[in-house]
Amino acid sequence: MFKFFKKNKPEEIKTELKKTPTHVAIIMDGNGRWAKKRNMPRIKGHYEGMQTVKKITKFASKLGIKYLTLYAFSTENWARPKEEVSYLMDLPEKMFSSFMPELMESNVKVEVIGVIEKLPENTRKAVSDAIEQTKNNTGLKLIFALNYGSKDEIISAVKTIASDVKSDKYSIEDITEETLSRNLFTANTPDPDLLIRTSGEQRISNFLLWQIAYSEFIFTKVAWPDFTEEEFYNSLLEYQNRDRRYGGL
Ligand SMILES: CCc1cc(N2CCCCCC2)n2ncc(-c3ccc(F)cc3)c2n1
Repeated sequence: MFKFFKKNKPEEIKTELKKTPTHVAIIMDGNGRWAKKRNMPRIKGHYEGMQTVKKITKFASKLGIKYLTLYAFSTENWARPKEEVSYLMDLPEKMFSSFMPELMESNVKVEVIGVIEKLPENTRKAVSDAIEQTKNNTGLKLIFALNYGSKDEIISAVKTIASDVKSDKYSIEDITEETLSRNLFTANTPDPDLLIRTSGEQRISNFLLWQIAYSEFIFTKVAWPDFTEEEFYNSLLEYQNRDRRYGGL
């Protein structure tokens, strides 16, 4: 596999990937432990993690994946040390200041899910500028989950639906799975075909709980900063060997 991977260019690799997933979601875990193992500060792990975001985004785009959702900051992450949160909040600006030309060249469209209003002004501006600059791009949709928590997302949708029923917009009998789906942050995105979590933990951690009902899960021991294109490619190969049932036989 390694030799094969080294020999081929991404467009050639595509031939072996008979079933590229439409939507891949990734819990990018292991950044702090990666740094600790190397006696580096945690923020170095986050910085290297951002380099991996760039690498995997470009590779996913080349492979024809349509949606890539990355869990960048959860509602629980606010509990981290103030300095670490402050560093994390500067990463969007850092990333776009160097990566925007490549995103435009790859025709990538940046989107975001989460409660963005609660983010610092500089973070919000960097993200909204990137959304604006890439809004006409028609390639890979790069979706960052920022200040995102799935339970909060579902509660917010339930409140909207309850209010709509109360105002007679529709009746309780009209409520279907589609009613809830269209009231989530992910309303215009198909559910993930594949969820990858790096660094060995096998938890979902309040990420896309409704949306991953029929997703394939891959838990890899590799820490996110070490997650190479080959690791990603091997995950996609593993995915195409799974026989998805959607609850059926
Ligand atoms: C706000 C927290 C955070 C953390 C973070 N890490 C740290 C933890 C996960 C590993 C990746 C590196 N990254 N990497 C890219 C972004 C990013 C987010 C939105 C955006 F529009 C552009 C880039 C990012 N954001």
